[in-house]
Amino acid sequence: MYLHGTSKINEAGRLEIGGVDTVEIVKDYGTPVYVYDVALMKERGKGYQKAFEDAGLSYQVAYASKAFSCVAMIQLADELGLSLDVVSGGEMMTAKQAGFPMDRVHFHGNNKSLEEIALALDLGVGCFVVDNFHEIKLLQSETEKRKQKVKVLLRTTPGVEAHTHEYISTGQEDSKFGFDLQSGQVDKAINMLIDDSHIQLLGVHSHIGSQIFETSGFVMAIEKLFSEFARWKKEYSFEPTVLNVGGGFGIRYAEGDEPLEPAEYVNDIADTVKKQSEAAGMDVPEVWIEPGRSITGDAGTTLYTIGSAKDIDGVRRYVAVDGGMTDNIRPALYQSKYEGMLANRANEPTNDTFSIAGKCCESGDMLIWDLPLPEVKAGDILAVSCTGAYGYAMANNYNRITKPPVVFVEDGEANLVVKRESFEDLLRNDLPLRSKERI
Ligand SMILES: Cc1ncc(COP(=O)(O)O)c(C=O)c1O
Ligand SMILES: N[C@@H](CCCC[NH3+])C(=O)O
Repeated sequence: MYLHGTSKINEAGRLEIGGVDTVEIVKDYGTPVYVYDVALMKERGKGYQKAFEDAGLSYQVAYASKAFSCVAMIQLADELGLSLDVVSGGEMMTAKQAGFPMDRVHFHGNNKSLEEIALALDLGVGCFVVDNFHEIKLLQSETEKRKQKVKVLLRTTPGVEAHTHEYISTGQEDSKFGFDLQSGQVDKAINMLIDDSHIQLLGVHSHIGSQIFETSGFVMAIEKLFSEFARWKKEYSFEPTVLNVGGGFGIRYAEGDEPLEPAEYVNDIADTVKKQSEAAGMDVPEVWIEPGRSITGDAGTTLYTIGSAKDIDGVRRYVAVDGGMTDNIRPALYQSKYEGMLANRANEPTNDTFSIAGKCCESGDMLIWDLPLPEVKAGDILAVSCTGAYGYAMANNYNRITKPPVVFVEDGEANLVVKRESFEDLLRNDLPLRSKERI
């Protein structure tokens, strides 16, 4: 297993993260448990910010909280001076609970409800990233009713195909997200918003997809958007002062994944924006980005306890862990590859391969196929790396399995930031048969 961030094998031959022995974490918090390397998350956040500073651009780096949201994570984002991307009432309320400054919150979503729009207006979110005509109508009537002003970006689909899994590709024309650039939907949206006295149209947004290893897609999206700017200025007197190029910066999950450094993504984006602005004879707009995965993804490791095993001679050796698709649905959903190691016997030679099964009643509940490991036995601790993004965030209660706790580690200290879900939590909303209770 590749050792990310502060992960290392200590003198006791065990996996250590943030200066904390993972076997000790398991003693204190049980398994499964998500462990986050705080130093690595800080390094990533600061890496993006520094690259923008060096490029001399006005910017916002918004942490895409869909990747992993809990109060402590949002507080860390605040401490780092990041902005925040939220996509639901729940993510917004998590930001509120964390005390995150609402003027740095950007509200996304392709089907924001009236209640969510009202909540965002009540809380005073900094910017709505408006996705569709239905939302425009809701936002216009709600701001008119309240006589409240809001800042808006238009989410566009610039017609760029990101080279990634089709389920996480979003910038192509045939997408459920945003206003399509080619067919004139963006023009129509600008026309509807530009003279609305409650709406300040800051600029445009595009997010081409996720887990992207090259900058060409970002460059192309920026060029496509800029090619419309002169016309928008002439026809609508609309000159974008903010250009949000979304998130999607990749991480290394497994061998063969070759992500760029934050600065490499930012440099190409910044260069393109500068060049295009100069060519268009306009002021360089403020550039916003929305990294999620690349802030939390490889900072997260899940620790499991190994339980049952099944050897099929000449076919495969299966071992099962005490979690699976309920805490990490990505292998089942996207055929995502992960790496792992025995956290309690990290130095032992890996001379066999085992396939790691989850405990759900589902054949597709496999975490890793053919993982090199030493001879394993029940009670060993398996660490699976890179589970920090879209792991806890997509965790579910299939088979009524409870969600694991989350522990942040840094400088030799472990802090519980999300408690393990209890059976009581799980049953909280259940009512008996023929309950007369109404919502
Ligand atoms: C609009 C938007 N912004 C940001 C992100 C974050 O993406 P990632 O976690 O790949 O950086 C996503 C998810 O793909 C998204 O849909
Ligand atoms: N959930 C996806 C990423 C979706 C990004 C949100 N637009 C993943 O796990 O890779």
